[in-house]
Amino acid sequence: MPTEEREKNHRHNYELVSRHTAQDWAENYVCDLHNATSKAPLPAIHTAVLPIGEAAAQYGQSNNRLLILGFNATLTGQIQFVEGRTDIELKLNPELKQPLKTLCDNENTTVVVVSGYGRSILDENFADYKLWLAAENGMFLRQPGEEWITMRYEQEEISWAGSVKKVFEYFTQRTPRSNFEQRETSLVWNYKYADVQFGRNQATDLLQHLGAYSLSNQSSVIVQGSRSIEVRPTGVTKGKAVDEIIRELDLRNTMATPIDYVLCIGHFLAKDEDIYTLPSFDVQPGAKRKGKGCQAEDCSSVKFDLNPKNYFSCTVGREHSVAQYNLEGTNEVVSLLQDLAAAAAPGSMSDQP
Ligand SMILES: O=P(O)(O)OC[C@H]1O[C@H](O[C@H]2O[C@H](CO)[C@@H](O)[C@H](O)[C@H]2O)[C@H](O)[C@@H](O)[C@@H]1O
Repeated sequence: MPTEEREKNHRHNYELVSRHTAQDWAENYVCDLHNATSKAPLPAIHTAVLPIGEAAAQYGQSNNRLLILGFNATLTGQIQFVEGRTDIELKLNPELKQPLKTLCDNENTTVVVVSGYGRSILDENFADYKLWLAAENGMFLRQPGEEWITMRYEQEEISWAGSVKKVFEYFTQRTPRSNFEQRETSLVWNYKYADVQFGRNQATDLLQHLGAYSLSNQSSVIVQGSRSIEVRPTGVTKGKAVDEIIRELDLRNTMATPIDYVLCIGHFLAKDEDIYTLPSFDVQPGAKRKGKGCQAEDCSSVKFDLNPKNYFSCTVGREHSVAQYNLEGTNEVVSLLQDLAAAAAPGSMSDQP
């Protein structure tokens, strides 16, 4: 470890030691002991590498495509951690700007970006693109060129935010290079840039503290990421957000032909992987279908005609997933969207009669 970094860590630890009492340390120690046996393993689900050429070829041969994209670690570039900052500036990968523009401008393609991040970050990055946005995992939706609408958010739904914030602040102070983000309806403590083992131990401890605040009031849920802990209102997932968008598309009756191609890709948290298995995407080989899984009568017109070979669900940068496929990282996402854009561009094979 470089001397400068070692000194910085020592300074941080010294401040921490001086700030807390012997009582605090004793409680933490007991907490660590208590947690030593409480780690649950993730279910291992094997995913194959996404065949980018095939995904692009099928895209090129389809008439009405739906592209569902995550934002962080899918469409973003490299992030620099800045010590002391609680907000991490997420920026659309510059290499994706052109292909994304081509895809959004294609009249036979609907592009949706679904993110856990807030409206302002999405506005900053996607103001120039004709696409649907879902912020805070679907709490807020925006269709191309319109204002945001709020799906169900009421202030009292996040009455727990104050106590959660105190816990997150406390753990941010005692975990070097961790940070927390306060979104409109959720809070996230992130230890991606901290020492891995120390971060994990702190996370276990943090969960105990959250438990002490009795978040079991049913209006909030704790969501664990590989290097983060979020608290958000119950019932909010990316799958539900996409369902809502599909319903909106249908209500607006803007689709001349059924959706016959779906690509759903992102670095989604396990909690949000319901996005890959929506009833709308559940196709049986060779079966023509309309709105399968939708119980309400007015859903009978949901416009899908999706052959399984035209459905691509893909996780980015993860080992475990319920998606069919994986891509290693954002560089591979760039290649994928470039290939789709090439298939969408005027004069491409798909354009020929
Ligand atoms: O919602 P997105 O914009 O598509 O971003 C996906 C999630 O990104 C962040 O989580 C990721 O980083 C965490 C910390 O490094 C890690 O623990 C988690 O497993 C990753 O998925 C963000 O914290 C989430 O809110 C986003 O949903």
